[in-house]
Amino acid sequence: MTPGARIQAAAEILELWLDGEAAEKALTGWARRSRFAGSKDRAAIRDHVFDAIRCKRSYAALGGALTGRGLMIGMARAQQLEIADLFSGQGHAPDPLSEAELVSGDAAQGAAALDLPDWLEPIWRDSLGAQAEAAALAQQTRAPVMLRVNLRKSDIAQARAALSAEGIETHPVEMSDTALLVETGARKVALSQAFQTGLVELQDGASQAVVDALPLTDGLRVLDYCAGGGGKTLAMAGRVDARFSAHDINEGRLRDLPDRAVRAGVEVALLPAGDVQGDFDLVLCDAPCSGSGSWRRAPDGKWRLSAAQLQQLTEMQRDILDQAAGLVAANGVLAYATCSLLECENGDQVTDFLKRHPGWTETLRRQWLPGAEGDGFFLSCLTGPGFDAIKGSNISG
Ligand SMILES: C[S@@+](CC[C@H](N)C(=O)[O-])C[C@H]1O[C@@H](n2cnc3c(N)ncnc32)[C@H](O)[C@@H]1O
Repeated sequence: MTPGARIQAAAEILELWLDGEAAEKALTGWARRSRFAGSKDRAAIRDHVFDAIRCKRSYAALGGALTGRGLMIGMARAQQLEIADLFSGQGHAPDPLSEAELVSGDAAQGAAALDLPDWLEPIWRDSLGAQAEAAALAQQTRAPVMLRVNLRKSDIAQARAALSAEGIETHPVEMSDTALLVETGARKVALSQAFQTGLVELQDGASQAVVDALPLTDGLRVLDYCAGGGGKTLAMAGRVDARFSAHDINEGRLRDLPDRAVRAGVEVALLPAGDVQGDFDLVLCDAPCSGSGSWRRAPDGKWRLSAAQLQQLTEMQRDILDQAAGLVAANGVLAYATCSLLECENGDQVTDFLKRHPGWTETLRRQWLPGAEGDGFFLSCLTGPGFDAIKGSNISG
C-alpha cells in the first residue's frame, strides 16, 4: 500500500470508531476485509489510528472536522507530513484537499489542546496541579514498549544479550532495575525465544516500579486481589520466594495466568472469585480505575469515560479496599494501586479509607507520572491497628 492508501484506510477505520465501534474491533474488521494489506501496512495504519485517537480533539481542530478524513488531515498537519503527496487522489489515496479544507483548521485551545474531555479538565487540573499540562501532553504520544526481566531465569545483561541475538535492541531504565525499554524490534518480542522461555515479559516500567516499592520478602503469604492477567503477580514472584495467590472477581481474566506462571517458572494459586478467606501478609489491590495514567496505550478509554462511570469506579474502589482490608493479617500490609492520575481514585480513596478504618495508617505513598520510562501510577501502603511499628517506616511523596 502507498502511504496515501494507508491514510485513507485509517480515515475509514476512524469513521467506524467515531460511530461507536471499539478501535481494536474496527482495525481487525478492516484487516479481515483487506487481505492485500501486509504486516507493515497494518502496523502503519494502526499507528495512524491510535495517534488520531490519542489526539482526537487537537487533530480535529487542526484538520477542520471531527471525521476520519478531518482527523487524518489534522494528523498530517501536526506531524508535518507532505499533505499534497498523501492526499493525491491517486490509486487508493484520499482525494486532494478542497478549497475549503485548504483554509480550514486551527490550533486547538483549552481542554482540546490537551486532548481532554471538557468535563474532565478541571478534575485533571485539580489532581495534577503544576504537572497537569505535561501529564496530558504525555498522553498524546505513543507509549514506549517495555519489558520486565524475570530475575528467576535471567538478569538484565543476559536478557539483553538474548534479545539482541534475536534482533531486539533494548536499554535499561532508571525507573526499575528489572525494566528494559525496547529500542528496535518491538514487533518481534512476542515470538522471540527470550519471551517464549520466560526470560522477559511485556510490562510497563511504572507497573514494575510499583512492585519494586512493595514490602516483599521471602516467605510472605501474598494475595494479588485484583490480579487480572497476573502481570503484577508474576512481577512479585520474580522478586521473592513467597506464597502467591491470585484472585479476580472476573475469573476469566485469570485464564492465562497458569501458562504465564509456568513460563516464568513460578507457582501461583488461583482463588475462587468472590470467596477469599485467610490472613495474608501482603494484599495488593491493583484496582479497576479510569486508566488515566495509561491512556496513551488505551486512548479509547479517555473519550469513553463519563463522570457517572468515574463515580462508579470510585465506589468500586472503596468496596474493594474494604473487602481486602479484612484479608490482611495483623502484621500485614494492604497495598492499593491504580494506573490513574485522578485524586478521587488515589489520595481521596486513601483518606476516606483511613476515616472508615480507625487505627489504620499509611506507611508509603508514591505517584508516577507518564513519561519516557512508564505510565502514570499510584501506590499507597496501609497497615492495620495490629501492625508492628518497627515494620512501618517512611512516607515518601
Ligand atoms: C487494573 S486491573 C488488574 C491488572 C493486573 N493487576 C495486572 O497487573 O495485569 C483490575 C482488575 O480488577 C478486577 N476487579 C474488579 N472488581 C473487583 C473486585 N470487586 N474484586 C476483585 N477484583 C476486581 C477486574 O476484573 C480487573 O481484572
